[in-house]
Amino acid sequence: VPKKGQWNEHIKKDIDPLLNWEILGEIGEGAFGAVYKARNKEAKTFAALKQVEIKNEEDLEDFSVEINILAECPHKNVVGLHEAFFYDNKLWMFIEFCEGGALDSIMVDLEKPLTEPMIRFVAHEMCEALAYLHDHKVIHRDIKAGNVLLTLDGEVKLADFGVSAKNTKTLQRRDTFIGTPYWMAPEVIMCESFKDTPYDFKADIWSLGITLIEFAQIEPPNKEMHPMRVLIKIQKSDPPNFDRPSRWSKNFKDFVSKCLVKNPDARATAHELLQHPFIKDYRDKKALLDLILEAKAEVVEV
Ligand SMILES: COc1ccc(Nc2ncnc(-c3cccnc3Nc3cc(NC(=O)c4cccc(C(F)(F)F)c4)ccc3C)n2)cc1
Repeated sequence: VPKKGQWNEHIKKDIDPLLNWEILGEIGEGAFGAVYKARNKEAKTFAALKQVEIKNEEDLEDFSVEINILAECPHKNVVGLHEAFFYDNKLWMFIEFCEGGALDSIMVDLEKPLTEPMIRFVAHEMCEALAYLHDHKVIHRDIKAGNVLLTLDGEVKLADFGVSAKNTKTLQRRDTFIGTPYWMAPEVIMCESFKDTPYDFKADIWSLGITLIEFAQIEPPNKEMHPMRVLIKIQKSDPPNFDRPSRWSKNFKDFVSKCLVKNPDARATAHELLQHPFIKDYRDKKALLDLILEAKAEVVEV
């Protein structure tokens, strides 16, 4: 498929991936399409494997962007790329496996939201990831609990299962013309032109604020509403708030209010948020470790 010159140095060509990887089984009952758990035969490390049929140049272009982001932006709070292959007309992506799974599934499985200490730690780790990605001109565009993965030792890793998280300007998701609206910033809904301003990375900060409310209440605000109505509501209404504000600390509510500012220019950056008292120097992952063990135990019982 690819012409000689168009090659991506991060993708190994014409090598059979199953020489050094073995496929163990499917992840999440194919909720994400064809994604498998794989193990490296030598290193005994685990990976999440996504195989994608590459039909044409444009497909390869799209996935090369994703591979470039992962290969060129290694960070402790972003999922790591083990290896990528182009073999048998498929792109094979082996991503470091995060045993704990995604935070939305953990809250649904345990039928409970995160506590404030857990949210403080996860918010800190997500701001580190966003500060790094934004410094590298990468905009995530689909920040939500479902794209936050946990490892068994309580590490927080930002992922993007919506595919084609690109550092280009289009809000392109593989199967829909728009990502999930509940987490979407008002300016992203408002106008096409916003996407080409220097502030388009600020959309991730709004989504971070919505995601922290999601951590606190299991669901984002307006989840019960029809997606199209939500688009209108986000644009017209004041920023959303907690269902029961009295349950949360002043610092937590102030942090979220700095994310949920409708004017992107006035909205905080990830670097500014890292200095906020809610998360500054917060390193205590104890509460999160307990949650992961509880979630793992719960899965075993089932
Ligand atoms: C249902 O139970 C589980 C249990 C464990 C896991 N753990 C896990 N660990 C690592 N990856 C995955 C995963 C699950 C489903 C789909 N894809 C997954 N990882 C993955 C991510 C990507 N790409 C990104 O995450 C990505 C793409 C673009 C940008 C970015 C970012 F901006 F964050 F850097 C991230 C590519 C290929 C794969 C296989 N899943 C998931 C579900």
